[in-house]
Amino acid sequence: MFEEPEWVEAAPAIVGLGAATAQVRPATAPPVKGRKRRHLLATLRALEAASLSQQTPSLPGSDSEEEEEVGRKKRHLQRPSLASVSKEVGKKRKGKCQKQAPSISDSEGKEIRRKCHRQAPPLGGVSAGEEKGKRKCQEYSSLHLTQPLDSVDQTVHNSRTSTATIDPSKPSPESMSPNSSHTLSRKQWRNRQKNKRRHKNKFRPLQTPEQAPPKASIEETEVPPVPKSDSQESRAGALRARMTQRLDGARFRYLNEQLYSGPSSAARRLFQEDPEAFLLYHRGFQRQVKKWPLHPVDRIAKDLRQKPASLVVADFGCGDCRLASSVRNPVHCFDLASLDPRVTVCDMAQVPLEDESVDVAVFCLSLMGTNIRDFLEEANRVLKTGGLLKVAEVSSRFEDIRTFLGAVTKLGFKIIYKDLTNSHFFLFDFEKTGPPRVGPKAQLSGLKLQPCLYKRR
Ligand SMILES: C[S@@+](CC[C@H](N)C(=O)[O-])C[C@H]1O[C@@H](n2cnc3c(N)ncnc32)[C@H](O)[C@@H]1O
Repeated sequence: MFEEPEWVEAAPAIVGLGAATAQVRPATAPPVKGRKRRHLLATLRALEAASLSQQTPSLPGSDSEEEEEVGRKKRHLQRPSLASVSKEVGKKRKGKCQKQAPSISDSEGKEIRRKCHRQAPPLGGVSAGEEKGKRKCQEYSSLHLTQPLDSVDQTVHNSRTSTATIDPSKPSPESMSPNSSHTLSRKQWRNRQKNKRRHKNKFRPLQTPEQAPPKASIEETEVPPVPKSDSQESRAGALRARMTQRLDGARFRYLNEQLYSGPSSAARRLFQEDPEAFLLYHRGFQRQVKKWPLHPVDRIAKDLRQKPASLVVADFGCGDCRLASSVRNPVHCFDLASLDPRVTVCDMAQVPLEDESVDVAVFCLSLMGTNIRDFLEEANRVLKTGGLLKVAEVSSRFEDIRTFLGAVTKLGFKIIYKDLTNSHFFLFDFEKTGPPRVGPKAQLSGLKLQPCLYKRR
């Protein structure tokens, strides 16, 4: 009747169904197997009787081909005997299982479950086969009843299709064939497709990936505001730099005005209390002088380089010691604060040099403050007689050059050279003739120069 299916050994090891599949044995099996076969036949008889009496339709979407086929045989083919029917079913099953071995055990289990659910009335009491059938049913139920019907159906369906490579959503050629014994009715097929679609849609995301907006764009809406671009940052940096420069310029003009409008003692205190102000002032000064066609200190250095390098030079208000860096002469550098290690910090009204100890005294743009007379008298003191006094000053500071020159002459100097050609500064060379010719109380109005005030640009 039932032939030993080739898939029994190769079938997936579903533990609960192992016993059920073991019941199916070939006719040529040993006596023990024959007994089992008889039990199974008895079960089949009982089930057959039940199916004939009840004509229970298959559950939509869970129809079993074997059952339908058996039903068809019973209804339309006027089977000669149950045994032959069973044999035929077994043959067909074998044929199918040779093709679709991996999942037939599920199909079998389903059949068992279905039989159990039908609760077929026994033909003549509960036989051993029926008992076994019930047990199998219980075993199967305990293992599989929690499985969703759809998935069971899918399993059955898959068991009919040849391999997993076939798309389960598409009908297999076998199931599509109208002549096949496994052909579903049109309604069954529609139901199945509908169920599959339902199942698919249940777990499908609301939008397909194509419809869904790109992840990046979602994240874009969640991320904090876009950071400033390079151009924005550079613009902000440039603005910051410009504002800083303007602030520094304002402070430079303020300091510059202080230096011109008060005595040197005040300037000395200013830079002592705020050394940074000195740095700031000199940064501002350097910015201004760069705009000039010629830095006067370079002109003075050029002159000095044409003289003996042995001449001792005193640079009053040396700044960053540019002069000392430009000549080979020994240079005493004096200033209110130090930008260079060579600087002697002091008020140039009183420098720490011996009387008549230097050959050249230089004031390059440094006649600041209201006590210019003090500076010139100090230079006269340290200069050797016949020594050279060189003055470079902003041209706009002079209202009357003659009165200036007259006042300097009264302080023990003689003008030997003047250069009024430069647009920005005047250059004067004096020679020391001797000590000042006027007393400390004499008025030298020619020494009152205009402050050099820088305009705001
Ligand atoms: C405009 S800067 C010129 C710096 C340098 N001579 C040059 O031409 O590059 C004037 C300098 O004179 C300095 N100065 C002004 N009054 C001074 C004083 N009473 N004693 C010492 N240095 C003074 C200032 O501190 C400043 O460094």
